[in-house]
Amino acid sequence: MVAKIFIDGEAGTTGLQIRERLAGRRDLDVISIAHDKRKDLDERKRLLNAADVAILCLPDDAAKQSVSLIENDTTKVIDASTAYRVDPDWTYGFAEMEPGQTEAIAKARRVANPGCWPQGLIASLRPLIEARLLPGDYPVSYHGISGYSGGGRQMIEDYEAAGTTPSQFMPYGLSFKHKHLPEMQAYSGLNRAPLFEPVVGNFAQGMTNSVPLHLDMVAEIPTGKDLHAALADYYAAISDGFVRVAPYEAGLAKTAALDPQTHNGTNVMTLHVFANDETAQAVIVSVYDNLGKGASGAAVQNLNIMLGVDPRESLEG
Ligand SMILES: NC(=O)C1=CN([C@@H]2O[C@H](COP(=O)(O)OP(=O)(O)OC[C@H]3O[C@@H](n4cnc5c(N)ncnc54)[C@H](OP(=O)(O)O)[C@@H]3O)[C@@H](O)[C@H]2O)C=CC1
Ligand SMILES: CC(=O)N[C@@H](CCC(=O)OP(=O)(O)O)C(=O)O
Repeated sequence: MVAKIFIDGEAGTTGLQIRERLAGRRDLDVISIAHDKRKDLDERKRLLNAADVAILCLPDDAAKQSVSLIENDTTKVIDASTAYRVDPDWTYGFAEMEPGQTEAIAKARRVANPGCWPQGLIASLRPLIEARLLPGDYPVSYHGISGYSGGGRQMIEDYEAAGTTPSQFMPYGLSFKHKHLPEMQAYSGLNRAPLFEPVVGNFAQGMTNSVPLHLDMVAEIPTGKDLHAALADYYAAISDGFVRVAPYEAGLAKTAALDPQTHNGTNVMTLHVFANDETAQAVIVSVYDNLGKGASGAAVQNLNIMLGVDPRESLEG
């Protein structure tokens, strides 16, 4: 069977990258909306209801509107926005989050694609909290830099406008109310919100995020190797996943591997563990493409899982 796919918001940053990844797929019929009708309610409703899977790449309000326009119980939905990520009626679309999540996505009719920032935090912390190497009330801070495509079309235009020289390093979100905090807390195992300090840089795509840990705040102080083994074992047990754990090399600088653009164009996330057992300090670093595993790649991975085809179809990594 050829599955009909409708990408609502196909001309936007996330939508375009999904389209590119799906080009050439013979098992899919990507049904497209005429550009001048992309905000026409009747036409969107028609295509949403004609699709086997609708992928929403829209602002939150428009995504909610799309969901309300679906009148059948056959169209499955993958929503790339923030609208449903902590909604109990939706399945969180981070397949590597825990064993069994891929199966949950496969059965779901409504899948919320994760935010780009939360995936690095959840991937870094959930296995450590589950293994009781860190307590759920550990006071986490989360720092990271993202390419400007994370801000969508408007931010891309601002950064690429002729005559501008935007900063290489621009912190934001310093009211500590970032829209990703609820899903970070809901899925990482933390029972308090992390202190999140995002930065946007003057490059289009890719991100490098870090979770620093004062291990002497933990009752039974883990070593760097303990942290690394817990992460490596956790992700080794998840088949068909795209999260990798780099070999442990205490204290060595791995500058090239930490470049935020390392995995651009792929669906890979790599976790690195750095630690000094004498000072009881460690940092877990995650590197991935905000438009790959952070958005469009994850959406294609979820689509594959929902259609029951190889999760790696159309994805590099
Ligand atoms: N960029 C990223 O790295 C990530 C983005 N996301 C999320 O994905 C979603 C899309 O983001 P992104 O692709 O970056 O955003 P863009 O601004 O690049 O694209 C959004 C698209 O939606 C269209 N649109 C806006 N309102 C409506 C409407 N009422 N009806 C139909 N179409 C509409 C826009 O059209 P027009 O431009 O003509 O207004 C545009 O084509 C957002 O919820 C975002 O938060 C999630 C993870 C990462
Ligand atoms: C650099 C930048 O501005 N990034 C965006 C996150 C992009 C993303 O993940 O989008 P969602 O809204 O779908 O979660 C931000 O911090 O709001």
